[in-house]
Amino acid sequence: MGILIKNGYVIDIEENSVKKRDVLIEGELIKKIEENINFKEHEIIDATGLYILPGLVDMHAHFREPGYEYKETIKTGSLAAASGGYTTVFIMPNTKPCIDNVQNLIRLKNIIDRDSIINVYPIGAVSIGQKGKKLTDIKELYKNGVYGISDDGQPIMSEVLMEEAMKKANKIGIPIMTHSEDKEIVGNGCINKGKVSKELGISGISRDAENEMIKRDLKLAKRLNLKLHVCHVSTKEAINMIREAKKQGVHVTCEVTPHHFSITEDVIRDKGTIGKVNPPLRTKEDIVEIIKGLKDGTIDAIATDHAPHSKEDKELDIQKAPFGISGIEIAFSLAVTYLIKKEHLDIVDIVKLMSYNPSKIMRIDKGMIKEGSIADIAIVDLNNQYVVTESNMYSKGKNTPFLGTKLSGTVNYTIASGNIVYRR
Ligand SMILES: NC(=O)N[C@@H](CC(=O)O)C(=O)O
Ligand SMILES: [Zn+2]
Ligand SMILES: [Zn+2]
Repeated sequence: MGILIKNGYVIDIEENSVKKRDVLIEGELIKKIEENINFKEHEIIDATGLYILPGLVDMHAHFREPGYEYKETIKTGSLAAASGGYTTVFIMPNTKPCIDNVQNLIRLKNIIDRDSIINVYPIGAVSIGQKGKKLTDIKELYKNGVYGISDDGQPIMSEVLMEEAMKKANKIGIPIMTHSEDKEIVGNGCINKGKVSKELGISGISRDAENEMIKRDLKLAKRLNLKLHVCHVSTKEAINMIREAKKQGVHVTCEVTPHHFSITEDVIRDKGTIGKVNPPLRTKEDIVEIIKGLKDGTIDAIATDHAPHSKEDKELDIQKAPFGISGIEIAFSLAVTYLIKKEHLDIVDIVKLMSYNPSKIMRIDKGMIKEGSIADIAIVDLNNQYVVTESNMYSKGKNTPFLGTKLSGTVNYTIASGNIVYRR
């Protein structure tokens, strides 16, 4: 028995089209996409008024296993992802131990094989222990299944090491994804340095931390003529630099998180530590530039940077609490609420940013709904609304400043490799 999705709007990125179609799934494949398909013996999903999207692809998330299972596991992370419409997630290596050698990688892959209900693909560390001193064996990691390398969570302070890593990653042909924040400039800062940090007397992080690091890495990418992917850009200056670099032909791609395009440092006043994240929540002017960057293609992707933490961790004093916002299950709704409903972007743009482009950057054959391809699909309603509550979250990490916020856009079904892995 297969699945027949009736009367939904199918998005085709390459044709830039939205068409009313039926989609037939048999086994793990999309068998047929036609105007009218009838098959009584299949499970029928009525998608009238709904959009049928290629499953979302998150190029940047933290699932915490091994080592921090109290924050998230592969099982809970993949469930949360599925409920957010994601069928593919790339997970960062900052676990305990971190994914800096083949043995740790294989152990992780075994957990993924056992527990994940969607595609979860590992990213390997750039340096041993993510300490920024000595490179990992990038080639061996690649041969054993990493899709990219990153020391995310940690900047690569040594320019010499960064150059070496970029050369290696590019030679192999996998992305190097940077957490661009100069540690020295960050110092003991907790939130954006500006009016809110001043008002609340909380140590600030100067925007130069991000800007200076991105400047350095863009220079490197330009001089070496190599590819670079910048994680979670958040400042208007960084976006301007990346826009300029792209104009000059530098091979740079970048992502933005949903929290950085929807809220500002101002939420810290009411919500405190829950809004503590790297890079920090910024200002209205930064959001204006982020939206401009999303529209003009300077920003290639929306990535969640899903960073679940426990209540105990986040209830610590703001100086001691860890950085990070949990968000993989509401990312799509944030895009609908803050980008589509505010008429900055349309659903085709969102699919490009949340599925098609990340697939291209991570070099996987996904992000498109076409006959003969693996049935990774999200069926969504752009008009349905709901309030974010802890009890409707699958992630162990309830650390989101959006608790209590009413959002538009629901994921009604998620289908991964032909299996319904989530239904609302
Ligand atoms: N974004 C965060 O604030 N935290 C991330 C690390 C990271 O993405 O830098 C985490 O692992 O918790
Ligand atoms: Zn990071
Ligand atoms: Zn991250």
